[in-house]
Parts: sequence; C-alpha cells; structure tokens
Amino acid sequence: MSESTPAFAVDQSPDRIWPLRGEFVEPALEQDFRASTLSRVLPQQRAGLVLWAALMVVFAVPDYLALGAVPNFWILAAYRGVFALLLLGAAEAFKRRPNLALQGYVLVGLALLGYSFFFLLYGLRPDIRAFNTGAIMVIQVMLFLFVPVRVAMAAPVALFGAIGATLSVWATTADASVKVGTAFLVALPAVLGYAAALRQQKTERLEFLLRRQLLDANRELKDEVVRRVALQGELERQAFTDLLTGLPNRRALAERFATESARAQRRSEPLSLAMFDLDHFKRVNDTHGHAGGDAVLRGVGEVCARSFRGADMAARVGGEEFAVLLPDVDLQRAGTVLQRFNDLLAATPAMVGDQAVAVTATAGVAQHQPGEDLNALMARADAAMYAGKQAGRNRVVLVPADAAPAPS
Ligand SMILES: Nc1nc2c(ncn2[C@@H]2O[C@H](COP(=O)(O)OP(=O)(O)OP(=O)(O)O)[C@@H](O)[C@H]2O)c(=O)[nH]1
Repeated sequence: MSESTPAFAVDQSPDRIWPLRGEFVEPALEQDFRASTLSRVLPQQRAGLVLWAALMVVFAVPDYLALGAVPNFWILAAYRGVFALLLLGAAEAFKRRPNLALQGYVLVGLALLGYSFFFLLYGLRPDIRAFNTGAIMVIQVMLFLFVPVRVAMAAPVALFGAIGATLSVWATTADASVKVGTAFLVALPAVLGYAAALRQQKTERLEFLLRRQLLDANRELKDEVVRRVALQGELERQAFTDLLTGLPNRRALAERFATESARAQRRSEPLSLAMFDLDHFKRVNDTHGHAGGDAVLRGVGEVCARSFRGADMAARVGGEEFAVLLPDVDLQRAGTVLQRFNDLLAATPAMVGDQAVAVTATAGVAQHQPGEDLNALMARADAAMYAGKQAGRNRVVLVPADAAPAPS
C-alpha cells in the first residue's frame, strides 16, 4: 500500500458509478454488489409482491359496492384476479430463481401491468378519478422506495405511469385544471422517488466498496501477521542453527543442556557430553580449498544426523569442532556411541567435486557431574579429546568418572 493512500479511503471517483443510473460502471463489480444484497432484497421484494396481490383483491370490495355486479365490475374483478395470481407467481418464482429478483425485469413487467390496470380504472370508474390518481402517486413512490428495484429500470416505468395516467385523464375529462393537475401530481412523486432512490443506490454502493476495502485490509493484516510469525520462527531457527551444516549451534546446545542437566538431576539419570574435532582438517582445506572443506563439514553434519538418536543433540560449536549431548546415557555407553559414529564417519567420504574425501575425528567424552555447568563439562570432554589427538587421533577418549573437575 503506498504511503499517499490512506488505508480505508473509498475510491469515490465519479467514473466508478454511473451518475444517473447509480450503478457500478464495472459490470463484475455491479454483479458482486447485487449478489451481496440478495439476502435483503429478496424477502423485501417477495413481501411487496404478496402485499400488492392482497391489495388488488381487497379493493374489489369497494368496486362491488360502487358498481354492483355489472359487466364493468367483472372486467375489473377478472383483471384483479389474474394480476394477483401473476404477483403471487412472481413471488414464488423469485424464491426458486433469486436472480430474477436481482435483475428486476419481472418486477418492471408487473409494474407496467399494474399501471395499465389503473389506466383502465380511469375509464371504467370515473367516479373515483381522484382516488385513482392518488393510488398512482403511491405506486410511483413504492416503485422507487418500497420495493427495491434498480432505478435504471424503475425510471422508464414511472415515466410510463405518469404519461399513461395523464393521457387517461385527458381522455376521460374536459376539465383543464384536472388534466394539468393530474400531470403534475403523477410526475412529482416519480421525480422525487427517482432522486431519493438514486442517492440511496449510490450510498449503498459506496458502503459496499468501503466494506470490501475493510475486508481486504483485514485479510492483508492477517496475512501479514502469518508472514511475520513465520519470519520470526525462521529467524529463531536461524539463531539456533549452524547455517553451514544445518546442525544446532552452540546457543542451541546451551539451551538444551540447561533443560537436560536439570532433568538428569531431578530424575538421577546420567547425562554425557562428547566433544569431537576433525583430524588434520587443515589438510583438507589446503588440498581441496575452503569450499571443499565446507563440503566435508556438511558431510559430517549428515553423518551426525544419521548416527545419533533423536534424543541426542549433535551441535557444531566451532570451525571443525562438534559437541554431542547424550541424555540418559552413561559414560561407557556414550563412548560406544561415539566410537560407532567415528567408524561411520571414516567410512563415509564426502564428495568434493568428483573426489571422495574421507575424514576421521577424535572425540573426548565426559559424564555430567551434579551442579556442573556446560563450560566445565565441555572443558573436561575437550581435555580428553586433546589427549586423544596427542595419542594419535581417530579415537574416542573417556574422562574417568572419578577424574578431578577441569578448571573452568
Ligand atoms: N572449510 C572450512 N574450514 C574451516 C572452517 N572453520 C575452521 N576451518 C579450518 O579448520 C582447520 C582447523 O585446523 P587446525 O585447528 O590446525 O586443526 P586440524 O588441521 O584439524 O588438525 P587437528 O585438529 O590437530 O587434527 C583450519 O584450517 C581452519 O581454517 C569452516 O567453516 N570451513
């Protein structure tokens, strides 16, 4: 997100919404918006249709009271009945195919029929002309505000209603003031309804954009948190890992030692530590270059991974120096484990280019003594390893259990 764009600003640029249609210019966006309104629009439209059908039927009563059972009454009653059925049918169709409700064509068709009924009423019931005009005014308002339908569709229908009503009145009266008055009366609610509905449509769409932006921002925020947690995990992993061999580093060893020495003491279990150093590693570097030496070190890491149990921890603690922490393992067993490792290492040459380079290691092993810290334990194992180097390398030297602690 660029710095100049506030996080939650809605893009209100005029070209996003048609000024007179109040719909998104982008068809996909408009489609998304309409789909998001379905759960609200559908029940409203269906309720509106049922109410409309009920009104059509109920108003047959005043027709009958005014006209009696004459042919005009029956024409109106038939129109009312058929139209009410159509309205109920549409309400049912909307339930099955909600897209019909969103598109608005069905509603527009029904509105055209509805207006036509009132035009007919002007001819068949001139006695209620004023009432008729009032009903058309109500329909004009309902068309825009009560039953949610797109203004782009409602506007031509309202125009049809206004013109139709005006023409019907002009055809059925000679009174000029009634003619002009009716034209105004039916046009005015259409204009007001259109203006109000247009404003509402635009507001709803801007709100939709805002909601979407908020959701996007929220999603971005969540993704960012996930990314950061992963990054933090990776940084932590790196802080405890030797990048060349992938083995744990000295820091990781220190943490593990703190846990294991406390546990060993609590449970009176043995804990051993081995230090091993590659033999004549300088020669490897001198012969195969530093990169060759690195390849050999990586190979040692792989042998460690294959050699020690999951509970043991082999760590790289210096250039070509390694430490192995062996929980619940006494000195003798640790010696055996290290000897097995040494044998495997000697038998597993690393490939440097197309050359197989074998290395050996010299190890010193010590068993942890109560209260001893890591440095002291490492120093004792180190001293044994040094003794092993002196004695000819490629061997494992144990620190006797009763040996004096090494000076820290
Ligand atoms: N390639 C490589 N070499 C390293 C690294 N760290 C230390 N070394 C080399 O390891 C060698 C250690 O040499 P020395 O300490 O003389 O020991 P050595 O040659 O292994 O001889 P002994 O330990 O006495 O058997 C040096 O040449 C260091 O440069 C490393 O990360 N990569």
